[in-house]
Amino acid sequence: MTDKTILRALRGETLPVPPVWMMRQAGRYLPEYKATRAEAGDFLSLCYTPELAAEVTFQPIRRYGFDAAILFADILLLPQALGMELWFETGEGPKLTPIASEADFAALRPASAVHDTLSPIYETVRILSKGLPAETTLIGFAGAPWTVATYMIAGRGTPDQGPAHAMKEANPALFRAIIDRLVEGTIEYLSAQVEAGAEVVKLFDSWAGSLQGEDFARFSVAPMAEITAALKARHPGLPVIAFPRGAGERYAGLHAAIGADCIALDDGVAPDWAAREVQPGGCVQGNLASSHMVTGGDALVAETRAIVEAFSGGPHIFNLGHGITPDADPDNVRLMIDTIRDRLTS
Ligand SMILES: Cc1c2[nH]c(c1CCC(=O)O)Cc1[nH]c(c(CCC(=O)O)c1C)Cc1[nH]c(c(CCC(=O)O)c1C)Cc1[nH]c(c(C)c1CCC(=O)O)C2
Repeated sequence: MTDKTILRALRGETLPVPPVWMMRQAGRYLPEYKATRAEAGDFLSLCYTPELAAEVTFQPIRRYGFDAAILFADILLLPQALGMELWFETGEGPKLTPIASEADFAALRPASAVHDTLSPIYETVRILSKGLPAETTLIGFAGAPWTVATYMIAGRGTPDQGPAHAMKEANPALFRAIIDRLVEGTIEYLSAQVEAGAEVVKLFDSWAGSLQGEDFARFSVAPMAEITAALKARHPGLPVIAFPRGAGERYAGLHAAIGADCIALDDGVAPDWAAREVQPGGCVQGNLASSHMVTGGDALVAETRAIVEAFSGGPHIFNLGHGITPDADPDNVRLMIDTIRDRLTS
């Protein structure tokens, strides 16, 4: 049995000090990230160059001693591996050639072919698995099918996921086919990450909150449950974290509905509410607003303490409610960690 704190929390242990890591902990708020990204040339080259992707993954571990490292990659590499064009335009975010018709869908590769494109990512995982400190847990990840589908259908990020909602209503069979291909591809992709050394996997459903009524269960919960069950069948004991961002009161009961060991909370839910309604189901992760990493000060300390306190009666992994932003101050990250680990001198 391992003593890594993240794995203990994921097994349901209540720890005296919650382990901590941050979404986007390797990112543009760090000068060393910007230097390595410049060396790589562009974001996708960074993702596909194992030595450099591993280097940026190590950077926040060296600087802060986080309890977990998350593989450096992106949720949109999977649609690229399924055959879609993917590029990043500075200041505009990701772009893909959209899937609008059955013919576009028919041009996609089968799920079993994704490894051809994604093998450098598995190499990054192997480098990390060998090089991380013994106490640091390695987390692999993928996007959840709904969120990835919203980018495949729109060809870009959208504020309301309008194009995906429109296809879901107008052409449910095509929409379902896209979701199903993503379920299969994600099982392949995450399974290979685990074989390469990932100890935990996380599913990011960043746009789950825009699914209304039955659609939330059908297109956020059910695909994540299917992926989780398949991964656990292939890799018994594998811990899974699910992040249906924006689920609100629907966070209650999700451990059982998804079969996940941990539910990641965004900062739209109150910690006291989540401790009562979500944490009885298993480990929770979260949920400090990432704006505190920009503003810092007493409010950061007070809110960090309140979250640690609220979740202290059960298994908890401290994290932000969403990714850290490029305008964050690296000193505020240190202040957050010191507050959690209670190493504040003043
Ligand atoms: C929706 C989504 C994407 N990617 C991801 C999501 C889901 C989580 C979320 O909601 O944030 C997930 C993601 N993206 C990245 C990771 C690496 C692991 C981590 O540090 O958490 C993870 C887990 C690196 C990245 N992915 C991206 C960056 C910024 C790239 C850069 O260096 O310019 C990073 C560090 C690019 C990316 N990738 C994506 C967008 C919309 C963008 C542009 C955003 C921006 O420009 O800030 C798609």
